[in-house]
Amino acid sequence: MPRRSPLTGKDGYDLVVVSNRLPVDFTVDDEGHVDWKRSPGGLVTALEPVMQKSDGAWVGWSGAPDLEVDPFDADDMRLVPVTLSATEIERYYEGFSNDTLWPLYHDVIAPPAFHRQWWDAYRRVNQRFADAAAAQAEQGATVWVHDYQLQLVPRMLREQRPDLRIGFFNHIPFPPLELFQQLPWRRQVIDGLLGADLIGFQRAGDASNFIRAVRRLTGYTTRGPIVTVPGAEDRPSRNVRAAAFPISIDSRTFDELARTPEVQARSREIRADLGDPECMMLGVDRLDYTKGIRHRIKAYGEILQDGRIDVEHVTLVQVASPSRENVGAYQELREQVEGLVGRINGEYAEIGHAAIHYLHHSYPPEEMAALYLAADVMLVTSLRDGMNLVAKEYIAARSDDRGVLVLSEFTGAADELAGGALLVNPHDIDGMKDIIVAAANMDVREQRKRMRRLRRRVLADDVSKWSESFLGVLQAMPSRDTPRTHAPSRPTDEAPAEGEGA
Ligand SMILES: O=P(O)(O)OC[C@H]1O[C@H](O[C@H]2O[C@H](CO)[C@@H](O)[C@H](O)[C@H]2O)[C@H](O)[C@@H](O)[C@@H]1O
Ligand SMILES: O=c1ccn([C@@H]2O[C@H](COP(=O)(O)OP(=O)(O)O)[C@@H](O)[C@H]2O)c(=O)[nH]1
Repeated sequence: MPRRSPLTGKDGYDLVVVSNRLPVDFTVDDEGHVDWKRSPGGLVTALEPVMQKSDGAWVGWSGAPDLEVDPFDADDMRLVPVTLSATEIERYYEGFSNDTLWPLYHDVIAPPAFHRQWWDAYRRVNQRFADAAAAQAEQGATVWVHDYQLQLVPRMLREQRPDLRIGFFNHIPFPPLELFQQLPWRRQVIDGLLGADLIGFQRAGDASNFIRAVRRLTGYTTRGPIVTVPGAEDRPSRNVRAAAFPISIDSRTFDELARTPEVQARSREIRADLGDPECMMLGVDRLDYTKGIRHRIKAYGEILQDGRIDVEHVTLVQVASPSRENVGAYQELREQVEGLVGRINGEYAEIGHAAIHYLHHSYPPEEMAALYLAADVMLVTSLRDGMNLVAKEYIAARSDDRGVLVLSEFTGAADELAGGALLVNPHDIDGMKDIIVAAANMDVREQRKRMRRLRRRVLADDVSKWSESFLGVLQAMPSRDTPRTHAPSRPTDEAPAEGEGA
């Protein structure tokens, strides 16, 4: 049972967020004592103000196997841990989420694996998240479900709690029908998502892919971004909206962090430790095959080979933070990337001048900000990426209006940042080489012009605007199952300002 809310005195919460991970990290000491500390993710920053205003609960996995923790309060939020066994982590998280859906939704860059046992675990775990959310939500509450790990939750929730207003946001791309239809459980996934009232995507193209999949796989009527889902038995039909709500970062906070004397000093120290190169290039990614790290390093190695840059003047720092290390495709990628870095350094490095500084570590935001500030050129070369927050953080850190962003066309961020970034197709190695060299040689006036344009965009569209815009549209949608508790502020079919219809 949820505890009585101190804010509203009700037995449940007005806003319930459901995501694979809770916004805290747990530690267990030798005596089995469990402690936690807040993990500074983008989602918690985005949702904290609305959670506090509306008295919210957050349902998610603790991140460790078999860890049973009772719900607890943190930063005026109720945190509700969902327990996963070691086998469920293997099948639901590493298996179905990260080895089936992740590659399928990222243009099958790696081959997706389809296993019925993984699907069974995915369904079971989704049901557990749905049950936990249903138990926390007040009558008529809003529930906001996040990401590909939990696509069945909206329908499972609606079956138990037709009174709820349900939103879903997909942080990764939604694939074209021709790829999505490989999934043996494609119809169940579509039906799961259609349990929501509002389904948000990063790009208009993702929303269109979803609408097309709905039309072809269900035969339901669609009108622009609206899907009409027929009611079961004596229930009326429902309208579901699919639209783009591009996520952002807490731009002001990042800008302020990068202006602090500590971060500024650390950035100078990084450059000095690198031997004060004329040009420092930077890549920061989870070590993931979607990020185009191999393509980037191959292009960089060829530029060195062609003699268009040399290690005495230019260096590349590549942060590749550890990710999903139990999944085979990630283990293979690590070997490939580290082999490539070793070969390039072996060939081109000189004493005191590495070609590539490769760092297989995870860094806190302060160090990230210092790295961004130190870098003359930021390389984001994803083969496919839902958004890519690193690109936005680089811009937010550059209050000096300096630096060049090289950005893949295949990121969600490219839709918004094309005006100031140098766009690349990472599959076109020759094209990418030319653009990297152009970035390294860009004059300061051109850098300023482009960075100012980028900063205007990133500072205006921050993450609280994103969450307010999504929740604003969701809460304005009429609920057909129970009488409304709030007057709608916008008619259902009117397009939201930020959300582009499919
Ligand atoms: O939880 P993990 O398996 O360690 O993975 C980390 C997160 O990666 C994904 O991020 C996506 O969301 C970002 C913000 O919307 C977006 O910028 C990026 O392009 C996406 O890849 C994933 O969606 C999260 O669920 C994971 O927690
Ligand atoms: O060592 C690291 C590497 C990355 N990040 C953060 O991880 C996020 C990566 O988000 P992005 O959207 O770029 O990609 P994702 O990893 O979510 O696919 C950004 O906020 C980075 O600042 C971090 O804090 N430390």
